[in-house]
Amino acid sequence: MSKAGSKKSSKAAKRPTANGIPILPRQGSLQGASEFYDFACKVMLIGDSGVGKTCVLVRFKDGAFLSGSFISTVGIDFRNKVVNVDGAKVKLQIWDTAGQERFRSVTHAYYRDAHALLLLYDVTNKTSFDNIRAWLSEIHEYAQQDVVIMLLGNKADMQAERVVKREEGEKLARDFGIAFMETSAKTGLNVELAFMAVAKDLKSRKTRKPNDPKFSVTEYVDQEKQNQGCCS
Ligand SMILES: Nc1nc2c(ncn2[C@@H]2O[C@H](COP(=O)(O)OP(=O)(O)OP(=O)(O)O)[C@@H](O)[C@H]2O)c(=O)[nH]1
Ligand SMILES: [Mg+2]
Repeated sequence: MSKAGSKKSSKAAKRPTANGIPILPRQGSLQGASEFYDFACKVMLIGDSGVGKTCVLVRFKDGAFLSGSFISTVGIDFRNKVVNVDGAKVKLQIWDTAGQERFRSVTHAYYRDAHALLLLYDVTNKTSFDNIRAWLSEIHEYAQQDVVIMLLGNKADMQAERVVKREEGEKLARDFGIAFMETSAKTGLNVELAFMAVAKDLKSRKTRKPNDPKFSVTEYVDQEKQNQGCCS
């Protein structure tokens, strides 16, 4: 895991840019010979600016929370993390996109290769929730048909400022047939679960025999939330 981090920093200096926006190869480093894994998949974090995409990624990758002043992502970047799924090593290449409108044309180009999309809104920001339908339209336009989509209502720790009820997120996800959970990059609530569900789905796709039952991310997430005894 630390290997992936050091690799990233050495690459950063050479990155090409277009109008100041970092441009990364869409194939990334999934074929990196020095990293050992059984399966690899690309996960993209998308959603309005400020919903917490970078913080969710940092929480998952480093187990830390980026508090303090908000530094908006410019363009797109990725971090790698290898997770263990039932004895198999699954490499998640996680793409953190800029939520700001002006970077949309850059990020659209990356949807096509994504196995999974984590679509975030902020439970304290109604506009970010109202924009989810528009994000889903973009997904249908640019992503693969069988892409795994997970809706995440982030900043669930901010109960006093909450303006979007958990039930509203659940209903929207149900209407679109996608998995849902509330998360907090601050406390770590459900962050690991979101990425593990994606990794499990990928492993299942790669190893499933024709007569095996299909893995359902939605069912898996619902079951795991029940096991935790809480979800927000
Ligand atoms: N309380 C709380 N604050 C959060 C959480 N996640 C993110 N934040 C804060 O929200 C702000 C925005 O977080 P970012 O992760 O940078 O947002 P982003 O979605 O990456 O924004 P862009 O890069 O502009 O698209 C920061 O000030 C974070 O500290 C969370 O789960 N709880
Ligand atoms: Mg960001």
